[in-house]
Amino acid sequence: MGTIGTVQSVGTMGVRPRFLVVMGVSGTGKTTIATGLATRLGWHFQEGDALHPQSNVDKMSSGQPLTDEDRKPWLELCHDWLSKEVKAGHGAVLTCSALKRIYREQLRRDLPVEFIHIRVASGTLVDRMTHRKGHFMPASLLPSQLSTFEEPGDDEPVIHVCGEDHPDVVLEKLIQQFRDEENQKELHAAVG
Ligand SMILES: Nc1ncnc2c1ncn2[C@@H]1O[C@H](COP(=O)(O)OP(=O)(O)OP(=O)(O)O)[C@@H](O)[C@H]1O
Ligand SMILES: O=C(O)[C@H](O)[C@@H](O)[C@H](O)[C@H](O)CO
Repeated sequence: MGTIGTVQSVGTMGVRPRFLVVMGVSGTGKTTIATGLATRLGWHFQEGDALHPQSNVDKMSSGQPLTDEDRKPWLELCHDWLSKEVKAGHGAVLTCSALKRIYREQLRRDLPVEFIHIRVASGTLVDRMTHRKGHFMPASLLPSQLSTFEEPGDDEPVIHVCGEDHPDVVLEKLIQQFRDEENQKELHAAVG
């Protein structure tokens, strides 16, 4: 499992270690999907929200959106975590809104990081955010999350998933896609 020297072996459930950022605006289900992936694949997990400086959490809790400057040191901590995981060679999953292209570039700088983008209709998000309890993020910040969000381009390493589906369905599809990619690579290697 994990790495043998510098060669990555096929790990849990026939899936090679990958370094994933589960991204999307608030309430899309990042924590739900990322913890599900980490549990099923035996990969390391980090909640990106736990890396925010307290000043950022206080700001969001009081209903104010973060600025680029607020996010910069937080994204660097996220990058540091990913960098450590890549060195360790173990599969890893981080949750991070990663709303703008420049943020995603900061996160994957010099690293083989891929993004899982969860798409959810805004009406569903309002419903989820107004009904969940014990979270610092107010539903009133959803419009700024949506207006700040930049859809990942085709040139970015991203897999889009439908966050309206049941989490088990999303997880099954993702793991199947990872397996299919492994099989394709093996086939290409065998054919030469
Ligand atoms: N696929 C889903 N179907 C239905 N409900 C879901 C789904 N995914 C998550 N939820 C619910 O939506 C709410 C938000 O989910 P979650 O906390 O995983 O999102 P998040 O993107 O990590 O949010 P935030 O960024 O605000 O922390 C939770 O109450 C969760 O149980
Ligand atoms: O970049 C941001 O504005 C933040 O990361 C937010 O997205 C929240 O931390 C997260 O979604 C919790 O609700």
